[in-house]
Amino acid sequence: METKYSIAEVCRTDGTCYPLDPDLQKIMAESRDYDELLFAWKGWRDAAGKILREDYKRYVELANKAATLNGHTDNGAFWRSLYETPTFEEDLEALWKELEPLYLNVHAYVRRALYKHYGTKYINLEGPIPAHLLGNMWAQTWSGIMDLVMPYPDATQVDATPAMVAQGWNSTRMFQESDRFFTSMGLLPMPQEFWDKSMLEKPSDGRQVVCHASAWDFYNRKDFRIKQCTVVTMDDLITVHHEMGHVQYFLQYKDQPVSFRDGANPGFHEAIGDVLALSVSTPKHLQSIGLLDKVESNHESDINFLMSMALDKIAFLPFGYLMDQWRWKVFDGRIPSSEYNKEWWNLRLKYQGLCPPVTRTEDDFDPGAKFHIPANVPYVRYFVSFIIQFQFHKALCDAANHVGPLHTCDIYQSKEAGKLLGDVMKLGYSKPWPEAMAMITGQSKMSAQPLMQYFQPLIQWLEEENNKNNEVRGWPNYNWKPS
Ligand SMILES: C=C(C[SeH])C(=O)N1CCC[C@H]1C(=O)O
Ligand SMILES: [Zn+2]
Repeated sequence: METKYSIAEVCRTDGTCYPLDPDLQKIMAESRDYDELLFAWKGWRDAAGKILREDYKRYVELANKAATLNGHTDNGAFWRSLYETPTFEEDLEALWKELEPLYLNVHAYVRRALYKHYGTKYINLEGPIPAHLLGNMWAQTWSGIMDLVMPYPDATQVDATPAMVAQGWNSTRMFQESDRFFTSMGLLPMPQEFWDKSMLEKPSDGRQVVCHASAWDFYNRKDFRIKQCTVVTMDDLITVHHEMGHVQYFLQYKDQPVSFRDGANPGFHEAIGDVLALSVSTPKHLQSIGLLDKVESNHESDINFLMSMALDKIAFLPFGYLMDQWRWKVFDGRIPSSEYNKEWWNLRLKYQGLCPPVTRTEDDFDPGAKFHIPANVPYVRYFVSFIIQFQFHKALCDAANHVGPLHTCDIYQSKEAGKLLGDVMKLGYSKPWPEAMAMITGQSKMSAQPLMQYFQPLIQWLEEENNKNNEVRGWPNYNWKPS
């Protein structure tokens, strides 16, 4: 399934064919043409999702067979067992309910911005948003449409992509920049073997590869690699830090017994690189590495920055939560194969407030068009990561003696922050994750409070702005469809 997904292409009638990376991803991020976006969106689901339905059905049987032979009720129960938390599902639901009002305000504000661009034919101000208009193939992060959403176009810009391109950055430069940030905190440098053996760009020799970014531990204490089809954008600079966070974790726990060479829980592994990226993303840090020239510290610039962060971090939360809700129900039989697609879109409506731009049936298999489904990669780890990375950020900023709003903190060169993070990474999977959480934050639970603190200025601004526009929060007109 992973190979079929990774070699899929979408072709025009003139015979031109486009792979997901970089072509379709570029269209989804940059096009503002409703029908061109629909070509890429529907084309990808026809080419990569639809074809996987029967394979997936068989995979579910095999995965459940393995799980039950290992003493679990089904594969979803096995995946959840890695968190060793009896109240895991209740804890996740409580975190989502705490954050849902903020998501509804972001959703309403973005819907208004899309309404201004696409008009009443395609956007209903009390309905769900067509899923292909959010700047991303899966509408999982929305920073691709920041130009349509930016609250104060005359204030500080936040996108470093133009400067990266103008200054001739390439993939190696991006990874070197990330390595520099890690070592500035006293964390470990990438070994030479990493630079010699990683694949940092899509091969130009015609080899077909799995382009979805990944980090690899070869468990010999020497060989650690990243495989990424890097493009020169701010978005990919963030992904570079994400992947480098995985390798840093590998390096830190490499002397543990193999059984303990893993994250304290899967969410920890996904959070490390993102924590550093929260500092790298600040206008102050981007200016310090020459990627932003005009940086002002005023209310409008703060709101622009926080909006760009919310389009990734807040927009992601319902997607990060629903992906495995769908799979847990598939594994335990609550979703039969005859309802794979119907239940997928029910969850996409319930949590994200999205609707398909064209009619979907059980001939389609839209979950299969998202890498982690055919590639058998669990997903709730990212929802956990997007919560705990703000807990870690707050704790590391305190350790770095940061003064001022949390969203302006940059832990670059903080050896105190580096020691706090490095000591926890060295434990690997050898201690229960609440103990690791307590080592960093002083308390042992997941909490949405640091995320809310980080976004507080935007929370207030959005509430006032949406009230001013009499925005409906949510999508009561849930049966609406784009004409
Ligand atoms: C970058 C990776 C490899 Se671990 C990834 O799959 N991520 C990172 C954020 C969410 C998720 C995605 O792309 O869907
Ligand atoms: Zn990851």
